[in-house]
Amino acid sequence: MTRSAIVVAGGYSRRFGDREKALATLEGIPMLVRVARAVSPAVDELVVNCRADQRPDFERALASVNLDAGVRFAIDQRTDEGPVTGLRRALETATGESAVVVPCDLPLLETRFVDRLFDSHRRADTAAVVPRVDGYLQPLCAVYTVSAALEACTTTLEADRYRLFDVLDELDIAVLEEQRLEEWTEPARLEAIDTPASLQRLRERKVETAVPRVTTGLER
Ligand SMILES: Nc1nc2c(ncn2[C@@H]2O[C@H](COP(=O)(O)OP(=O)(O)OP(=O)(O)O)[C@@H](O)[C@H]2O)c(=O)[nH]1
Repeated sequence: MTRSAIVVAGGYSRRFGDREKALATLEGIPMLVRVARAVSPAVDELVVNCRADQRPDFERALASVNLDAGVRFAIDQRTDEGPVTGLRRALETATGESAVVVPCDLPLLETRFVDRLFDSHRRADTAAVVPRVDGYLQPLCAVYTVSAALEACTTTLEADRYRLFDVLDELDIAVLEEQRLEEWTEPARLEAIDTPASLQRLRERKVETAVPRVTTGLER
């Protein structure tokens, strides 16, 4: 099965104030770059979904590192229509049969976890494998069958529903329960960093934040 990675990054990061959270850095590396580096060894292509105005900075950040997969952009036709619209755009662009879908703000995501999700999806015979963390399904850290997910996004949007949970309702999913998840990764690594305060807490925390290979020097 060919594999894509989709990074959904077209939001306005309003909780981050006037900063673009995808480019906020942890140990000198923008969160978007950290996510791209985590997913790219596990896939054949990387699809970055964002707005047209974000693309130049995102392209520059991603070009500053060697990624294991080529990068393609799926640009939102209309902005601020929510993550399901962005996801649908990215799924239209993706050429893989399966895709891991992640946000731009998971800076501690690990390649081996992404690999395990893909393996689990291959074995599961369902349209998606979705982890549960702290009791909540994580549609933005899951592996999907691209064709099924695209159809589910379209059905959801046509019904004027805009939440990623609504997309999951349309799909036959296998849930990666917390006990198994803890064997695969530290659940804290799947915590979205959506405020400056949560980024600051992460900087101060004793969790292993290193990612392999070079740093980019893109400190902001
Ligand atoms: N393409 C697209 N992506 C979105 C949109 N809204 C959110 N996202 C993405 O979905 C993911 C999860 O959304 P949030 O964490 O709420 O991000 P956000 O909307 O930028 O942040 P807040 O404004 O602080 O809620 C992030 O990676 C966002 O970039 C949107 O309208 N279009």
